[in-house]
Amino acid sequence: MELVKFIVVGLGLTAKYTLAALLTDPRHLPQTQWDYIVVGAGTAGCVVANRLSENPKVKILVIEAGVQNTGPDASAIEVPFLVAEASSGTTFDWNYTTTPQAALNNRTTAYPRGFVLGGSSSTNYMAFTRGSSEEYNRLASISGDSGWSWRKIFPYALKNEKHVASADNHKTTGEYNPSVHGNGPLLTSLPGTSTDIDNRVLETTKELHSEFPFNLDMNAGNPLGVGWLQSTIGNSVRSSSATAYLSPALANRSNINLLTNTRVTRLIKTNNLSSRFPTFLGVEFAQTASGPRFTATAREEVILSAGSIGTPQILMLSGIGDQTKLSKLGIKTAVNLPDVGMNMQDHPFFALQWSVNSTKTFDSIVNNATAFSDAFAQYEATGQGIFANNAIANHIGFFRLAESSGILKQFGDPTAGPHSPHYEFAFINGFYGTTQTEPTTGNYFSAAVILVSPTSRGSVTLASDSPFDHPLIDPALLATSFDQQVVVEAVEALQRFISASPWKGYIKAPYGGSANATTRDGILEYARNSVISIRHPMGTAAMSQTRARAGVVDAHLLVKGVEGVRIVDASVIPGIAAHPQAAVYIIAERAADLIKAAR
Ligand SMILES: Cc1cc2nc3c(=O)[nH]c(=O)nc-3n(C[C@H](O)[C@H](O)[C@H](O)COP(=O)(O)OP(=O)(O)OC[C@H]3O[C@@H](n4cnc5c(N)ncnc54)[C@H](O)[C@@H]3O)c2cc1C
Repeated sequence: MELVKFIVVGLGLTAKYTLAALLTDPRHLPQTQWDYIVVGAGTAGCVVANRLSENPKVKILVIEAGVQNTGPDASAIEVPFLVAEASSGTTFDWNYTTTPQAALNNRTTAYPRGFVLGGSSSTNYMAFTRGSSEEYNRLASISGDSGWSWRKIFPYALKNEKHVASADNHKTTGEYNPSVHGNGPLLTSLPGTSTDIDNRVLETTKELHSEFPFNLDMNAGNPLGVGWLQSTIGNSVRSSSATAYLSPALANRSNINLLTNTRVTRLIKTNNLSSRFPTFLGVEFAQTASGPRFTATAREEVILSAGSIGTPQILMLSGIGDQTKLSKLGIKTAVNLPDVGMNMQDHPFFALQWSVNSTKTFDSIVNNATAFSDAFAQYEATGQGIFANNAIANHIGFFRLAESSGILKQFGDPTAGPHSPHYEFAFINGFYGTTQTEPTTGNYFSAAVILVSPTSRGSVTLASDSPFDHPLIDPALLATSFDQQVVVEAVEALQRFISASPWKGYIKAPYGGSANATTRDGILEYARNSVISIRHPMGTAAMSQTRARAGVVDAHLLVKGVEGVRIVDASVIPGIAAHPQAAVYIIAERAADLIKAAR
């Protein structure tokens, strides 16, 4: 949307805290030995750092490669409507690119990850979806630990999140279920402004009830159906792991030291004669590729929370990974763990657009500098209006293929169960395109299609032995025939949705390439040309049963065959048919208790 171009004034909304110890230069660290070292102050890392620092006796060092979440540019990561602006091409992003994707006509695509306190929770699209209860029960079965089951994990969901009033303070009865929300630090809310399409979406759930039912609250364990989007927004600004967990800990506790702008380059083996496995309680870090290396050690544990790309990269640079691949790069293998970086699950995503008979879409604001500044001024003055709203959608929906579907007969069902979706829609009150050039005139309706139960699996591998080189990221988007067939089914379902009477007279015509998405071949070709990742990599250090040869961590998230290292981030999730941040928070909350119990 390129919205930041219009913004000339800083917002003054940036998070403020008095820091326990916030350092940007490793030479100023007061000590080299800590109880815990947390690598990555991202979504999970901030949760772990906060919870461990509840014990004033432990000393924690958090090392973050990226920048602070404050400063003159921070409006890009705070203002809800600018949600799509915070990632690719900014200083808050790692600015990764994928390898050429064979099923996408060999296109490469941007692959955003947060390079900032809060990690990707500071730059993501803020959709808050826990996924189905079946997903967690499957995780319990995969790991052999009932502690991950929905029943046991749900208290951690409540501990993580608190539902607060929407920016417009509207009455939210019938839009969510208060009984499944808790009193945690992360703030979530329903849309902060109504849009012209809200009623059309809701009326469609009535007219086509059996295929597209209304779901009061997707976060209650069954996400199927269309519901009001819950976003990580509170008090008209983004709520992230940095604002919810890190800032309060830094403001109130002196036992956390945070070092930013510094990259962990590898884990270091430390002597431990009593362990049968190599022990890695040392961490090496640096600020530039050729700059000095610094080290620190942990008495208790190193917690890797560098995310689905950073975590496997650090493991491989430390000699923990597939021996054959490591030796090709001249890296000595300390632990042969072939699944490091493998089994990556990501969710392909694209959108279709239609021109509409309305001027009340956000196109009228983003394509008009005066309207844009007026709306922004309203937001600055009151915290209200379109800028207080998540631009992504007011409604999303999760759906399954029909049980009689030939695709399920041919390939089997990869979902966690009958309440777990194959695909998702997001209904957008304006033009949204993944690869399409944005029109500068006209008004549009867009619908995003997201494949949430793909069978394709990608990988993260090292490009070189330098920690400052980006790894090779291959999300394998649409790589399997199953995935390709499901996106075709999904677009056909979407076309049924917009054929309902609430859209008659509103939708005028398909825009651009969407007009070709009418036959099965046309839909697939459109997808090949427009699919990108919705930025949900998972599974690159996946959880499995302790004795299983496959996988990277055991049920307590300890790296297999290694002593002293635990992984807490999205990389341990084998896959989930949801926007994953809620699961990352929930897993991190339980992980903190596992770490405390192990002390
Ligand atoms: C653009 C975008 C949109 C998204 N939209 C949504 C959404 O709407 N809803 C949703 O649920 N999910 C969404 N996601 C996904 C979700 O945000 C992530 O799954 C989740 O935040 C991952 O958490 P994490 O802790 O695993 O990693 P991160 O939050 O990415 O944290 C990893 C941290 O480690 C740091 N790091 C990495 N390597 C090193 C190193 N070597 N040394 C030191 N630090 C390091 C990183 O800089 C980062 O701060 C989106 C993600 C992106 C990027």
